Amino acid sequence: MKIGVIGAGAVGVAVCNYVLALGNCRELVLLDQNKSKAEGELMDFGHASSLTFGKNIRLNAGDDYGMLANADLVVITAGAQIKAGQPRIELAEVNSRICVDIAQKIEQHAPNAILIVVTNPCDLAAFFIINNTGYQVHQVISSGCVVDTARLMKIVGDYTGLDPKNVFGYILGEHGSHCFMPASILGAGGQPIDFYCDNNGLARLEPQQLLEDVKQAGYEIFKRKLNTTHGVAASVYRIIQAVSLNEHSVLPVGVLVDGHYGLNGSVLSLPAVVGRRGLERVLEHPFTAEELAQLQQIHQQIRTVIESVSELTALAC
Ligand SMILES: NC(=O)c1ccc[n+]([C@@H]2O[C@H](COP(=O)([O-])OP(=O)(O)OC[C@H]3O[C@@H](n4cnc5c(N)ncnc54)[C@H](O)[C@@H]3O)[C@@H](O)[C@H]2O)c1
Repeated sequence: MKIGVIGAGAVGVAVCNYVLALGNCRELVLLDQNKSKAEGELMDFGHASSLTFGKNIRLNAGDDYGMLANADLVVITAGAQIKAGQPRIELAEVNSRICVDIAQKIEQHAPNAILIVVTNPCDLAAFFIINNTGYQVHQVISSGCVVDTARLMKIVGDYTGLDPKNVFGYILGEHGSHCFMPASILGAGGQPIDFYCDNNGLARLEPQQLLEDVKQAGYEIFKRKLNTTHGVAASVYRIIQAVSLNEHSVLPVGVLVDGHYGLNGSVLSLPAVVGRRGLERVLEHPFTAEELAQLQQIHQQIRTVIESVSELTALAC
């Protein structure tokens, strides 16, 4: 597999680290508008190949999109970080433009690639890429709520004293503040969460508080280190693994809604099957009426932002 990463910042480099340490691609290309930063990062990574566990993956770095020729998968992490006090719509405008521009350049050299969009707001950026490039719906995935779901699993794992991997649940909707947790499918150790708590001397978890804790988790990290990197990079690697090994994994990635749950015209994180084609299909879950109403409300909120960004940028929606 040939993998590209756009953006040699904190997240892009952390993704490269996962790919190089755990992945089995034959070539990795790191691009950034800051060419020398991208080059320096890959020169640094290159020395790991001298060590016994290091893999001899072909490394290329720079600012030339031609290096992505025939890439199978490209992760987009390039863009601006949110500044203190900056309105969300402003970041959405700036990064949607950047991501569409980048995707159009990638398309010239790797039209068959699967794109994983990480740059925030990742769901919005993925939506505009789908609507402003020749990429097909199945090729464009936002990393969406995979990281938020990982945070949920860790919090519930700590509470129940179980391996977070034995927690089942999803954070869905939009990555960030407009997400929701379908409490009806939350479980631990294969048991419904309330049943598990009742039988293990634990107070039941309050779904609204749990969702708040998940949302807060990202802010708590940001407050301390001014970015978030490891959790999101691991989440992106999880998606890369599902694509590269054609795993048919169900992941809460951001995908274009096209009639799913009665919604159209936004990118939302929904349980979706991910494999070599990228998005294979979206699963329809038997959500409660309240959960469906939450999903519809989030979709409406995103549509409002999409229309504002489209007006500001002239990007098609
Ligand atoms: N989706 C998620 O869960 C999640 C989590 C963390 C961060 N992020 C987002 O990922 C993005 C990157 O975060 P970071 O911490 O790596 O930021 P960073 O500032 O460390 O790195 C961004 C990099 O993008 C490069 N860049 C900017 N515009 C570019 C362009 N037009 N072409 C090529 N390169 C360009 C910059 O030179 C820089 O190296 C941000 O938008 C951030 O909000 C998303």
